[in-house]
Amino acid sequence: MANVLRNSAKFGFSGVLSQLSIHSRHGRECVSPCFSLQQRNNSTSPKIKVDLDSSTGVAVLRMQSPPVNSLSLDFLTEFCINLEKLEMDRSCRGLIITSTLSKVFSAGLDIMEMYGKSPERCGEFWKAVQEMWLKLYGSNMATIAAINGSSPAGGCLMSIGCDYRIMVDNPRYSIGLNETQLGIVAPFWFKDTLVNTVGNRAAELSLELGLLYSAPDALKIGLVDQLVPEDQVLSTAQDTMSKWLAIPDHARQIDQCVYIIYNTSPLPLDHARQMDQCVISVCIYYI
Ligand SMILES: CCCC/C=C/CC(=O)SCCNC(=O)CCNC(=O)[C@H](O)C(C)(C)COP(=O)(O)OP(=O)(O)OC[C@H]1O[C@@H](n2cnc3c(N)ncnc32)[C@H](O)[C@@H]1OP(=O)(O)O
Repeated sequence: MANVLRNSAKFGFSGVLSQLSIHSRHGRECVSPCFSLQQRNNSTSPKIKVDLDSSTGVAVLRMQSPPVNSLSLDFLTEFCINLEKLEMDRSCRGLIITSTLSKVFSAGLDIMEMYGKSPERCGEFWKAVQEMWLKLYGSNMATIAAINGSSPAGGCLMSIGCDYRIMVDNPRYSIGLNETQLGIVAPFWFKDTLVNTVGNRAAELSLELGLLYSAPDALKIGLVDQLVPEDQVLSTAQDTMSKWLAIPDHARQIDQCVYIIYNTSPLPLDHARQMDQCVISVCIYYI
């Protein structure tokens, strides 16, 4: 534990994650995820737009992939590359994630990626899903989701991967991990992230019944932190971010790191990632 704390102070949580995942239990060096992500990005029109305000140190990442910002392999690759660039930019301390689409934040994993694809392609896709979560949940930046539309399944995972959630106060927008309703099961690290957000009992009910919560109900169980009118979601996120950035980065990062290390299963470890990947690849293959 002393080592973990020393490393967290030195590298932040994502530094600890990368230390853990670059060196497997057997001491073998793994290929840097950055390299494989850069190679994979084939898309022509950007699905992500990022604006970094260097005077405030806050970046706004807008998902702009119609019709529903579904998390395809191309989308996830672009998302991770942008996250990685911001993470390496020392002038960027805070990240707000939102959508340019009306009514939808993100529909979650792209269903077409899970249907009729080869095991290799499924494996590549799932690795990108893991990567998205590791990068977001382990980010050194303060992260806020400005949820301006529905956010089921993987969209919810992306939201709870952020430090704080502000949702538009519209009962027609829903959020939740609804996998069981689709006949599939949320992986253990989706569960951990939900437990860390809403607590054990609410997470258990939510996962087993695959509940999608309206914005007001999501606030009641603590799945989101705040509701605001549609036209105020971004300005509220900016105001909230300035409060987060008033805390010294190292103190916030170490606090987050200790909390997550004590409360999250070992996906950052290379062997756990591979195990999760095998299970999911087989599941997707047989869907
Ligand atoms: C193997 C284990 C894996 C475990 C983990 C799974 C995590 C996941 O994320 S699974 C994906 C779960 N996602 C959903 O259940 C969301 C389904 N979508 C919706 O609920 C709605 O589309 C919406 C609330 C997001 C938006 O509703 P809206 O009325 O505005 O739009 P629609 O008419 O429903 O959809 C428009 C268009 O988009 C296509 N689409 C919707 N969701 C997805 C998706 N996840 N992947 C790919 N495509 C999607 C939908 O089919 C429509 O397409 P067409 O216009 O061509 O019909």
